[in-house]
Amino acid sequence: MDDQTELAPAVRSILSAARNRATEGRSGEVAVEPRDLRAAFDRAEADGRVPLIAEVKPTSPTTEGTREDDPVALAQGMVAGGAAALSVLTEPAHFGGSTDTLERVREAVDVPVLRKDFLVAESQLDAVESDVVLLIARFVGDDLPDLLTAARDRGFQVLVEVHDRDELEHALDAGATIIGVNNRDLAELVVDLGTFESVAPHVPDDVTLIAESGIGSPADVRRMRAAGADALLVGSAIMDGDVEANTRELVRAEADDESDTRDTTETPT
Ligand SMILES: O=C(O)c1ccccc1NCC(=O)[C@H](O)[C@H](O)COP(=O)(O)O
Repeated sequence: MDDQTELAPAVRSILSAARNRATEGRSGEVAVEPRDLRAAFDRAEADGRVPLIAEVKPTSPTTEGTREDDPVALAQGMVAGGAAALSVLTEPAHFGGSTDTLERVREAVDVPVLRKDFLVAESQLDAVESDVVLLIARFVGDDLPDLLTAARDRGFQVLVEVHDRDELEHALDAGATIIGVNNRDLAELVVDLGTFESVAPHVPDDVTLIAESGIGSPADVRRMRAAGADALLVGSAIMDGDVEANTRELVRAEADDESDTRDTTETPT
């Protein structure tokens, strides 16, 4: 585990809570038949949508208040708005998530669902089924190869999250094939889209690359895609208001941009 002193207090608290949940797994190992994440991205691309993972995030350390709406309704709105996949928080103490919410959401939609949590122990993998699980390179450290294998043995697809080149190399050495670059610095909790732009050039083409955090507008979507993102993970900007409309605006960022160009050229000055 990395030096805890560099982490924001909220993140240290999240990690401590995660360790206390390390035995949350069921009595036995789960066996998952996952919905294919890459295929979901390909379907989105084929019909002109930017591949986007929309996140059901009731609250967070950087969010004011808690969204009390039914998470299943929120999830269905995101899918109606064109989300290729969903991310569901299962961390209860700081994000208002739960494994029950993930089960209900996964039952209600037909797109892949990522379990967004701070997993630090193999036993946590058995708490709930999902199509994808998240492993944060900085938090799992040298355990990454074994946790990656343990997750894949259960049938999960694995999104390995990194924040810099060292963590990227660690993830690639461990055999990660789906990598997310989190624009949020877990030490200061500040967001910088330049993070993705600095790491993306060093990711092999055969790796599925996802830009995470801080994406708030169609321009941000286009910026991350121009920097090499195969897909994006967006929470706050979608959760803040009408989730269907917010999702649709972001997944159409490249279609509208083209139509904008057509509009300009078709309308003589
Ligand atoms: O979102 C937070 O405030 C947060 C604080 C501390 C650790 C992690 C945090 N977020 C987890 C995530 O990675 C985001 O929920 C996800 O990438 C979506 O980010 P955003 O679109 O900026 O809400």
